[in-house]
Amino acid sequence: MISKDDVTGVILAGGRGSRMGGADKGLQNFRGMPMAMFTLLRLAPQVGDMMINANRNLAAYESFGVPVWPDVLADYAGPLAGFLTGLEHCETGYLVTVPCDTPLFPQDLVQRLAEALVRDDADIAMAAAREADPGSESGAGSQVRAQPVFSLLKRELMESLVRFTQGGGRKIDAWTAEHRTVLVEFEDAAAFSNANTVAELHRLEQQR
Ligand SMILES: Nc1nc2c(ncn2[C@@H]2O[C@H](COP(=O)(O)OP(=O)(O)OP(=O)(O)O)[C@@H](O)[C@H]2O)c(=O)[nH]1
Ligand SMILES: [Mg+2]
Repeated sequence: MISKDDVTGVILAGGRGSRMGGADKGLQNFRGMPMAMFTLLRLAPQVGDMMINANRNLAAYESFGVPVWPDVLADYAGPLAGFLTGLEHCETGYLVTVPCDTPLFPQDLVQRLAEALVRDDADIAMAAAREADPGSESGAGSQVRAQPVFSLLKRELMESLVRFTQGGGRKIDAWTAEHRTVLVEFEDAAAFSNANTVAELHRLEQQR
């Protein structure tokens, strides 16, 4: 069993937000507070420690009350840079990654990932959900889609990720494929809806 006290959460808020006109997505208002703060409050009961990974407006993120770390890789290298930053500052046995733009993520995320990691003796547990095929009303043809930015990792993977990124690797699934990874399917695919545009953000605010 993995105790929640042995899990650190990193909120990935280091993106460019280009589909939102270059906005710092984590600071956009979601139900009355910055979206990264909403995410932080949802993650807090699931983990023992937390940090935020951001590359802009660091003082605003610092006001949330947890450590803020910019990417250790230059030039917006993508979410894997956030994984690396999280691992480098993680003081517990496990790190869980959560993006700042998916505020309604499952409240049993960490527990379910942790159970699967132990059960399958894996190094990485990655969330997934079944998405309906838009062309099919019956749901037939739906497929399970991984949600790689929601991953639970052993801290000891840091050296592997340093090597992978130093070699120019940037794709999460190309790196996780090098390790024993278990996919954990969540029933509610809508919980992984993310706000990439202003319209999606407004739609998500209405979602139950
Ligand atoms: N640390 C870090 N996180 C990133 C980077 N790029 C994306 N992310 C994070 O990865 C998650 C998914 O990002 P996307 O929604 O695909 O990308 P984005 O950069 O936020 O937005 P777009 O520019 O519109 O693609 C979000 O939590 C982002 O904050 C990066 O260069 N560094
Ligand atoms: Mg996104």
